[in-house]
Amino acid sequence: MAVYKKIAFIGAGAMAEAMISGLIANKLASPEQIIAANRMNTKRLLELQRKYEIKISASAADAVSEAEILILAMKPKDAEDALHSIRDAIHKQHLIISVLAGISTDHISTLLHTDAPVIRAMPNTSAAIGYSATGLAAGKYAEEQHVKQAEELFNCIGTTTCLKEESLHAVTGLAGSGPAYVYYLVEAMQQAASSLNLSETEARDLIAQTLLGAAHMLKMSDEHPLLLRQKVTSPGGTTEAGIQMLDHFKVKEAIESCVKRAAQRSEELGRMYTPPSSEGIV
Ligand SMILES: NC(=O)C1=CN([C@@H]2O[C@H](COP(=O)(O)OP(=O)(O)OC[C@H]3O[C@@H](n4cnc5c(N)ncnc54)[C@H](O)[C@@H]3O)[C@@H](O)[C@H]2O)C=CC1
Ligand SMILES: O=C(O)[C@@H]1CCC=N1
Repeated sequence: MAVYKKIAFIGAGAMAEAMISGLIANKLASPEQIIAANRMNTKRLLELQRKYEIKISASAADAVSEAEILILAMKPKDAEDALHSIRDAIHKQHLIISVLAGISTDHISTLLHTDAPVIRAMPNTSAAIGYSATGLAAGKYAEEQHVKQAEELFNCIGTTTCLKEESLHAVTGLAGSGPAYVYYLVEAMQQAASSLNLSETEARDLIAQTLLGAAHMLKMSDEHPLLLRQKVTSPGGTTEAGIQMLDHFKVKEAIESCVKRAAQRSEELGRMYTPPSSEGIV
């Protein structure tokens, strides 16, 4: 991406920070090319300014006027107010990238009264360390060059998969929320380790390295996860005994329901914050 592009974050919360820190660390943007605005939380903006040396603005519309690329990063429930507040500052040359769960590109175009290109993205918080798994979909006004720009941006903070927009609900349930499921698993493993008299530090290192090893194995090997699992599982051994407990508590079914419910929630959020009159709701 051309180095002169300025990026405005409208909404300066957890996801915006993960992206800001990833973009700076991976040198896609320098701190002075990034400007952040939120609703009225000056303390939060000052904290981001101190930590990353980015620019901040008390006015979201002013931030938009300064930038070529906009990242919409407020909660879905705040989208309507936020987009109304920046509507007059938007022009056709802006590339608008939304990371909002559930909200369609058509709805964003409608709220902004614009035919500027809109890209919908679903990253995750691993963006902060360059490991996001991001799903990307182009809105109806976005052209190939806009998708390329967005891909370039998200490739700097992880991997990018381009999909049809309706698939973004599934991406949200799987990868957007995904890190939380893994941390949930880690919490449970840590509790077990503690009752088995391992210290928190010992357990954390062992768990992190175990997850890292399994994740690398999945990336590097073509083998099905079932086969990889079987290689760990000696007949009559420890793993088999452990997995029997997972089956007993129906953990596989629980995880499947978890991902499906999160994807369904993304669809619900889209419906909740999109008036029935909006065209082409995805
Ligand atoms: N946290 C995550 O892991 C991920 C979040 N997302 C999406 O990112 C968006 C933000 O999520 P978080 O960062 O977790 O939320 P958050 O609550 O941490 O941050 C939201 C930010 O939006 C600001 N905001 C609210 N109303 C505004 C307005 N009218 N104008 C300007 N700024 C306004 C708030 O002041 C706050 O800084 C959501 O739409 C979520 O679906 C997407 C992928 C992953
Ligand atoms: O929980 C949420 O709604 C957001 C979207 C994906 C991750 N966090």
